[in-house]
Amino acid sequence: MENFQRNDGIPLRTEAFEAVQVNLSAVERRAATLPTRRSVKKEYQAAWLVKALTCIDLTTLAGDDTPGRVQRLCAKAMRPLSDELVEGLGLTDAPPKVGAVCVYPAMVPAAVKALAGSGIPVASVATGFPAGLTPLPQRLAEIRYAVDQGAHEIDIVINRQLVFSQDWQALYDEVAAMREACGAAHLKAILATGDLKTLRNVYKASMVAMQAGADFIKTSTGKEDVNATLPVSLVMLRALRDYGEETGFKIGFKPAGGLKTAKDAMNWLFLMKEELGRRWLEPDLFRIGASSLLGDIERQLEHFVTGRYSAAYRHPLA
Ligand SMILES: O=C[C@H](O)COP(=O)(O)O
Repeated sequence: MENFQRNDGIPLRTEAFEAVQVNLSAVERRAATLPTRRSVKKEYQAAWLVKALTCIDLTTLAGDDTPGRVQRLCAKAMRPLSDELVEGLGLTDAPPKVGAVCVYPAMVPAAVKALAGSGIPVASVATGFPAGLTPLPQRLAEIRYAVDQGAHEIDIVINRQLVFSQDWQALYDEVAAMREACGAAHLKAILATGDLKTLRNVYKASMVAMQAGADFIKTSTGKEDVNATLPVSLVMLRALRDYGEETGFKIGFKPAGGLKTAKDAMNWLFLMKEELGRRWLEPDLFRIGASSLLGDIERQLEHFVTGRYSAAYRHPLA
């Protein structure tokens, strides 16, 4: 198979990252500073939370999903905040909506229909999510099915055993084949970092996925024992930055799994801003995959409105 290339002029080169060393305690120390070192002024917090909301991949990935549940989720995606809240935050001119809706392939038609005309993309997991252990032809067929049904983004899972065996070429070939099957749809590569055992593996798998054409790298399926963490995210962002410095391409990042609180959302926003800058606070380069984060963001915003802080007031991210 002809390898997909992002026109970055680099075929798979593992030698560039083979020597990489990741100092676990240094990464953990750095990540631990994020939740505490930033004090965001109170009037700015609403703006940060609205920003987080616009970057959510609002997700339902449950065995008992139905088209009805997906329809309700899509309605929430289009109007995540009540009219009172939108007014109280001074956002009536441009009420916020979430970044995307993420569902299983069989739910894509319901999501596409419900979101028609909203401009909100439909993301579908595929490739035998969450384990990724069905044979490759079936995994590719699942991608094609979701794309045919109208999915704009495909969240693939990588084959973890190729990481354990350090078979980077095989991992590259699989992700490149998935990239090709996506056609015009964006590909988000889920590394399932909780399964990958070491941060070096996380760095290398990130690099291989980007070289094979991933538009986003994503931490977790939400189904591993350990999902998105700040240390793992930091390592992925360093890989993303290294790849960008070498090729000039901007790759997106999606932490996912277990992110439930407004504080979680703030921590990841700070991480993005500090590591990559303002540009990575937009939904084309940053998403938070979450099934139950929106509720806490709503609660916190209600608190701000009651306390008369508005998101429009001196918006620090404008
Ligand atoms: O991709 C998104 C994740 O599956 C969501 O995980 P969560 O249900 O823990 O928020």
